[in-house]
Formats: sequence, structure tokens, C-alpha cells
Amino acid sequence: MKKNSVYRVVGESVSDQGYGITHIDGQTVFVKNLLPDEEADIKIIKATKSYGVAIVQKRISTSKDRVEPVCTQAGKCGGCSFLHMNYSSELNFKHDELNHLFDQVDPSIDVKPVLGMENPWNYRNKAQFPIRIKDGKIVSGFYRPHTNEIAPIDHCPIQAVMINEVFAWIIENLPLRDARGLRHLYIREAKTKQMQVVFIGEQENDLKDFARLLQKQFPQIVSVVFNKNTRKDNVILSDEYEILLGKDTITEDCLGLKIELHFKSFYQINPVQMEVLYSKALELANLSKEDHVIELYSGTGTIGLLAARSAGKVTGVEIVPEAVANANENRKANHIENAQFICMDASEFAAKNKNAADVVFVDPPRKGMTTQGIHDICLLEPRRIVYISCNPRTLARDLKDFMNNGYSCKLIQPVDMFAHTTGIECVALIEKTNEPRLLNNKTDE
Ligand SMILES: C[S@@+](CC[C@H](N)C(=O)[O-])C[C@H]1O[C@@H](n2cnc3c(N)ncnc32)[C@H](O)[C@@H]1O
Repeated sequence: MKKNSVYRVVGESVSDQGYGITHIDGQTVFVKNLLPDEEADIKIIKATKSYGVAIVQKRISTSKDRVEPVCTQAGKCGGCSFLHMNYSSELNFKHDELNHLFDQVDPSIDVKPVLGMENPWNYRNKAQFPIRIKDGKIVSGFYRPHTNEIAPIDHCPIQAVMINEVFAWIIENLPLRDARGLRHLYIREAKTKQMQVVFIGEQENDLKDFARLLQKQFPQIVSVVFNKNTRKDNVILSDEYEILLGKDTITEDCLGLKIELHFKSFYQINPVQMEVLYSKALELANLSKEDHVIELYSGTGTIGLLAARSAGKVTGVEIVPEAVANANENRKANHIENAQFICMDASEFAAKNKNAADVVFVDPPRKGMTTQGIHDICLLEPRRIVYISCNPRTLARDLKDFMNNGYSCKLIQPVDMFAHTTGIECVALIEKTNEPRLLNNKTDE
């Protein structure tokens, strides 16, 4: 296989990044915009010893699963990888991938069909748009895949309608002098319709007047913040900020729970599927009024506060102080007496509270948990652990560690939180087995 040569191939499957997969001379080739069973002439744009990357030069036959992408930036911005595939095929594809992945952990795990969206558009409640000045004009949109180059957009079909409108208005009306030094524009919309705008940049250009104009145009904006970020890495938010208008939080609603949400606090990006996901997690937890529930990685406490409705007592543990403060305020605002939230590292808390839990919820970041952390959590001795994960690969890795600590997983419920992208959220039910513990070397140390 040589760079720039053209081959006629048939798509065999799809990679987890949304590329078509085919083989040439026994080598795997990842082809942009090729679906299984499609025949095409492809041009190799990258050839390494172990794999190739190609683009379609001419499509000879078209899959029944192919649809016309609804976005002008399809394939250009790094966001949606499945805009060329119909939604039900995308859900089937995600299910097949998960089946394959978890089969390698334990073939007895029952991976349920993916719970998809009825309307898989305009679902995202938060966007962080990189912003620059180029040739005397403001340019904003999303990064092109694997670059720092911006693919400009006027609207994005998976963002909430109002986020698109506020974004377009800001880009059209923000004076150039106020845009100097800005790095990102962050817009969030709650289910309550309240909105929040955060300007992130190296210097504050006195954006207060513009914030007032913005709110006049969109009265649902209750929070405008300037976040000063001079960091050299790609972390978007820093700790230093000034409220330009209103407050630094917005009010969210999840399954009837009122949540005061700080702009720095994590919140699921798909509020419709979040309710599906958390309802499923609570159902699997099967709580009783005698249970002490520990929620690790609790963020603003949504799962813990929902669990408090059916549990005896809830303790939430989270590392970001603003999120813990939000969680405690949310507890008070919702008149919940049987919950508390603590600012601490999840593993450290678990190690200090042996045998303290009946049921544990964990919802870690993408990187998942550590072997030591899992060992410590198992020392809490819960009969059941409900693991919510936005990264099936780290979930699969972590399940093996849970198994080494006397727990097993029989059921995984995937929920499509990230329609048209490669992402998928899973809830895993992990239960204590009667088998003796087989601690691995690392956790024995
Ligand atoms: C995927 S979010 C889940 C948040 C929460 N379950 C919710 O729905 O709002 C992961 C959370 O873990 C927190 N976190 C990250 N590392 C942590 C650690 N070592 N100990 C405790 N919390 C941590 C993050 O700040 C974030 O709020």
C-alpha cells in the first residue's frame, strides 16, 4: 500500500472513531466517510507499517444506511462522526461495539440494547467555542479534527436551538475591541430555559456593557461571567473569574430536582437522556430506606439527591469545592435532610470509611478509576455498585479490577447521550459475589 495510490475496496465495518474499515494486502485501512458494504475507489493519504488512512475518491455503491449529513461542517469539524449514517444504524453499531468490548471482560455480561433518543437533534446544553480574530474579523466555531484550526460554524445541529441563536448574535455583534484576547466562548442552557454565557480570555476588555446588551436581547440569560485564563495548556477554564451580570450559576431541573449549577461544575450535556440514565441507575440500585448510599465523584450531587428520596442516608464525595458547595445548597433548596456532601478525593474517602456503604454510585471522569481506588471502594463493602461511565473502554478495564475484588457485573445498560458522535454512556450493575476475593498483586502491595 502506497501513499497517493488508488484502490477499489468494499467497506467491511466501522471504527469507533466513525471511519470505515477495509483491508488492502492484509493491512487495515481507515477510510473517511465509507460505510460497511459500500464499494468505492479510495486514495491513501497516510501509509504506515501497520495501517493506512484513506479518503473516498469515487463511491461505486451506496449503503442503505447512508443519509445526507444535515450539517455543512460534516467531516470538517471534529464533533459528529456519524452524520452520514442513519440514527438506528448508529445505535446498532454502538451496541455491537459494546457487545464486543464487554465480551472480552466476561461473556456472561448482558449488554442491553442502547436507549436512543426520540429526537436526536438540538440536545446539547453546553458549548465551548474557540474564538479568534483573523484578518480583522471574529472567527469562531469548532476545532478541525486533530488541529487548533477553527472550522467556522453559523449553527450546529446537535446544540440547543437557543445556544445557536445566542452564539450567532454574539459573533455578529461583539465589537472587535472586546474580542481581543478572548480564547473561548462558553454558553449553557438549562432545562428551566435559564442561560449562562462565559467569556474566557487573557484580559477583561470591559465586557459589562456588552453583557447588558446581550441580556436585553436574550432576557433568559441570567449569568454572564468573565473567566481569566492565561494558562499555556489546553485547559479551558481557570479559577479566576468576575461576574459581569447576574450570578455565577443557573438553575437546572432534573426529574423534579432543582439544581443550582456553577459554570465550573460538571453537568451531563444531554438533559433528556440524563433523566433516562439516572432513572435507570436508580432502578438498578434498588434502594431501601435502611440503605447508606455513598456517591463518589458526586459533582453537584444530582444522583445522590435523587437517591435520597428512596435511601436512609446519602454521602456524596467530590473534589471540586464549587461543586460541593452547589451540592450542599441544592440539598437545602430541595429540603432534603438525609444527604451530605464532602470535598475529598474519592479514593481517600473510601480508604478512610471501610465497611460504610450499602450501595455505592460512581460516576468518574473519562479516565475512569485506578486499581487502588477500586480496591478502596470495595473496602466500603457495598452489596451493589452502580457505575456510570462515559467511556466504555475505561469501564471495561475497571470491571476487571472489580472482579478481582470479589464483585461481578451481569448487566450493562447503554444510553445514547451523544447522538451522531462516537460517545456513549453506560450504567453497569456490579454486585458482590460470594466468591473469595482474588486480590491482584498491585492491590496487595
Ligand atoms: C462525570 S462527572 C460526574 C458528576 C456527577 N455524578 C453529576 O452527574 O453531576 C465526574 C466528577 O468527578 C469529579 N472528580 C474528578 N476526580 C475526582 C476525584 N479524584 N475524587 C472525587 N471527585 C473527582 C469531577 O470534578 C466531576 O464532578
